Amino acid sequence: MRLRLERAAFTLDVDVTLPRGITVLYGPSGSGKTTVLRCVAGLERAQGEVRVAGRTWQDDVSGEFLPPWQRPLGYVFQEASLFPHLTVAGNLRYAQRRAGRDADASALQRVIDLLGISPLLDRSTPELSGGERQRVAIARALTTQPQLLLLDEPLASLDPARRREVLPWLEELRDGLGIPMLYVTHSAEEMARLADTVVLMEAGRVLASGPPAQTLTRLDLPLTRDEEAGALLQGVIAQIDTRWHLARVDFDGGWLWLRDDGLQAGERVRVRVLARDVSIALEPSAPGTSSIQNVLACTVAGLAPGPHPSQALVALQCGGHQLVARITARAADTLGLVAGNRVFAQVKSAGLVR
Ligand SMILES: Nc1ncnc2c1ncn2[C@@H]1O[C@H](COP(=O)(O)OP(=O)(O)OP(=O)(O)O)[C@@H](O)[C@H]1O
Repeated sequence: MRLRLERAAFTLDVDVTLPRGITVLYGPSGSGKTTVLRCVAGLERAQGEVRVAGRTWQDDVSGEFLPPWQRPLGYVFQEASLFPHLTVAGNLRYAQRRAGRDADASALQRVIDLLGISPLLDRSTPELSGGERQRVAIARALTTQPQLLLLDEPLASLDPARRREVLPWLEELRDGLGIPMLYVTHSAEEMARLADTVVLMEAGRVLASGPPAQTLTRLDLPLTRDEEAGALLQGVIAQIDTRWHLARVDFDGGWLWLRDDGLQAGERVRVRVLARDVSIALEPSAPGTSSIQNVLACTVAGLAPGPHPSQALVALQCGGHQLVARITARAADTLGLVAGNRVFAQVKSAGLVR
């Protein structure tokens, strides 16, 4: 899609192709994320071109512009506005009828199963928890069998516990549903967990886009300056240490021991390693002399100033993966770090995101 929209103090100018899976629009407040969704939905008229699943929704050259109600999309907002006088099932049926869909029971059942809401069908909607409401809102958006799902901070109104409850369902959707999703969030954790592609926005423009594992570690982007900046590694659970409740994740570049919360050997996982949890040594410590469990042989790929003048960011290549370490600028100077150095990254802690 190509979109250009001029407002008094803001110009949106984006040109992106959305692959399957979840594309996360990420960027500071006011960078235009919601405006992109509104333009794609036809709620605002930008100049440009929008094509989804081989169909043209907007094309300035031919003058085509499908009105919002003719665009086969689902839209999920921060706050779910469900009808309070209808049950969950009533809300879903209403949405399906309103979209002019025949009562396709099997399609409806699939959505109900994907979001695990069968036990909620007879409940009245004011009784639902925040997390349950959002799952129902997502199911409602899917009942119309959309070609594209737009989600605007769907978890932002939930507390962390409810957010963690809904996230696995979004992962199920990503993996089980063939439709592209455009997902707006401010949360680095949601992005790391859900994104197949990250589109980083700033002041109405796309600063960068690509797979999160590569995009999150680019020192030339503001992402690595966030407090929560970190890398994503994709690996497989290779071993479980039942005595110490640890699981070993092997990835192209080494392995990491993580807390075991019921993982299975062979499971594919995403692991998030925050820059602030990585330190650098020129030599590995002698066995039995350090509490650090995870040490990875790396090559320094680049250095950049950190978010505070006392800090430096170091990009590290570890096999096929990239890591970032946030260390003091003084330490970087003392160690004489330059691109190409072979070093050891000590990972204090790594969190499983899936
Ligand atoms: N209806 C409107 N009329 C005029 N300007 C608007 C309108 N809605 C938003 N804006 C402006 O457009 C810009 C982009 O807003 P937008 O809501 O798309 O940003 P965002 O990245 O989604 O922000 P947030 O993360 O805070 O939701 C902002 O400068 C905003 O003030």
